[in-house]
Amino acid sequence: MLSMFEERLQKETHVQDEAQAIDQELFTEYKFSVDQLMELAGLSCATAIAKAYPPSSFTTSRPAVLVVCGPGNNGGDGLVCARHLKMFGYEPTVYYPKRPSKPLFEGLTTQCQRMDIPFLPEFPAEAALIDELYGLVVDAIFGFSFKGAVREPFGSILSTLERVTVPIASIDIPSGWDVEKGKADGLQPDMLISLTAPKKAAMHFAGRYHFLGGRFVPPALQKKYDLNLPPYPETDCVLQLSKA
Ligand SMILES: NC(=O)C1=CN([C@@H]2O[C@H](COP(=O)(O)OP(=O)(O)OC[C@H]3O[C@@H](n4cnc5c(N)ncnc54)[C@H](O)[C@@H]3O)[C@@H](O)[C@H]2O)[C@H](O)CC1
Ligand SMILES: [K+]
Repeated sequence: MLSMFEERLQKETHVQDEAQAIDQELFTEYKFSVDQLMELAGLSCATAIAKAYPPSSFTTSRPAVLVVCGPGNNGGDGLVCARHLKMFGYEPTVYYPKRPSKPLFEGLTTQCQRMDIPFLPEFPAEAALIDELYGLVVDAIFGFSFKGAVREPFGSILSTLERVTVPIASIDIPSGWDVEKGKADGLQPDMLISLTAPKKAAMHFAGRYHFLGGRFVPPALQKKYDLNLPPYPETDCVLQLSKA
């Protein structure tokens, strides 16, 4: 079921095209740091996941979640999300094959490790193994800076993920999708957590749960870009846009 906001998005696509510009303005004009926004983005993702997939809904014996992190800030959101999931009582495991040597990502990795979140040395080759071990996969591989054909090792990872049957929750955009056109034969996640505002490709999302997160855009910036975001409920950091 589409919310009024999603129906409007299908008609007005300018909102999504400006995601990158808004992001830049948050850093350059509003003087936010990446760390700050990433923490809020990752917390939004863990919160949305906890709302849609409470531990009691898992069919696995434990609420085990595989968090697959890519080489950019989307991957950083995934690390923050994994840490908050652990705080919420889940059992996350991270796969993080390409780690940038920057203090931000090294810090986020250490935080997870010090919270006893295991990091897999290799990606499970069989989709069936993922289905057996985990009740949910978090896709934090690529966000709005993804371009062109997928390079390895992410091509093989995505083709395995396309075959898993447990739900996949994608952060900001389903990985491997063209940011504007989507990818009809690509990953089809059960959940999408759009950060700041849904990207153009979100109109091709056919899963059960679409959440908006990243409640950090100051009113003046929302106004400048004519975002017209629906109001978040009370003090919540996420807003559910479509219901199953
Ligand atoms: N304002 C917000 O809402 C915030 C969003 N955040 C998250 O940041 C991502 C965008 O992050 P960015 O670092 O710009 O890029 P990505 O993570 O999407 O990926 C870049 C990364 O991927 C590599 N890459 C690109 N194309 C390919 C390809 N075809 N094959 C292989 N690898 C590729 C590229 O080289 C880079 O290494 C946004 O979506 C949000 O999730 C922030 O947390 C801040 C707040
Ligand atoms: K993603």
